[in-house]
Amino acid sequence: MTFNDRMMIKVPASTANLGPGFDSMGLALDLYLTLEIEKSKEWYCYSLCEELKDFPTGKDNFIVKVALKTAAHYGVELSPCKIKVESNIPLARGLGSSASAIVAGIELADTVGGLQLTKHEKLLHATDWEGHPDNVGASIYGGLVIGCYQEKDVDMLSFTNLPIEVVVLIPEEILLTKASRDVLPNAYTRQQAIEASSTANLLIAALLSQNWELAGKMMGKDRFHQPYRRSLIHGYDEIEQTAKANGAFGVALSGAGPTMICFTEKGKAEGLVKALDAGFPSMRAVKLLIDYTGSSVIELVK
Ligand SMILES: Nc1ncnc2c1ncn2[C@@H]1O[C@H](COP(=O)(O)OP(=O)(O)O)[C@@H](O)[C@H]1O
Ligand SMILES: N[C@@H](CCOP(=O)(O)O)C(=O)O
Repeated sequence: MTFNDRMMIKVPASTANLGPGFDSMGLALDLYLTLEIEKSKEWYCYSLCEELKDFPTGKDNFIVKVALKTAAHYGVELSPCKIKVESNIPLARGLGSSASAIVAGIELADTVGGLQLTKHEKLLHATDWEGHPDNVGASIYGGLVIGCYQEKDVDMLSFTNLPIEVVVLIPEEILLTKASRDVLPNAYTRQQAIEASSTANLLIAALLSQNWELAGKMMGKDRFHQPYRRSLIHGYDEIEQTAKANGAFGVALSGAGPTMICFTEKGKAEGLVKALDAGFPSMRAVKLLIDYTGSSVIELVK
């Protein structure tokens, strides 16, 4: 889309891994980062949201930096914009806020710079920034995504119409993704690699064939990251038990945590929210919908 006077960029949140799909699987969720953009004499990126209002407002703003660098890659210098940022994606909770910001920056470069990038090109730039394609892929394509990033090449498939419901349990405290990656091993034995990858493979097959019991089993059998991260998460075992006892077929860490994500069959999410609210009053239990649209650019009336 070419840039007119006022545009809006809308990017969904995401949950990554779904248990064993470490750095590969993602699911887009209906929390959104939005940018309202208009041309201006200088860069001014601001927010009235409590969590975002203290971020830099000029060219050193993260979203603007991503946009400028993406445009520069194509030899394009972006004309400055005034950008109002709004978001209901909590920061550093494992719901892909940094990935949404990266995707927003790439969409900004594409729209303002007239780059006409394909989704795959956006995915490649976003994955280079984030280091893994799971969150950014979900935010770009929407739905369930499965990706592979090797030697600066990325491939991804996305799937729609997943007849499940999603409940997240979001704690107050933050956990930066970097800190949560630092507890992971640098290497796995062959036996660990076989167990970890076979679990992830079977999770995908189970989800796509709607075998929820098996999908839930595989979500809990991850060998890549959850065994190392669960000690960072307050109440991990109790949350898993309560969720399973109240309708969840699968429970996993959302991304790098600390949010926990639960999947239920249709019609069971409300009951699960009530049970989690009652059991974990210091956290926020929320039913979310799967976003099947991915990032979008909307023209606003002048
Ligand atoms: N809208 C935004 N603008 C600028 N920086 C952001 C924005 N959203 C997220 N970030 C950056 O990303 C960090 C959180 O990223 P990360 O630790 O990967 O957690 P997550 O992606 O799970 O929310 C924030 O502390 C902030 O530095
Ligand atoms: N695969 C990554 C996903 C990080 O997601 P985030 O939402 O916590 O940033 C990981 O597990 O580290």
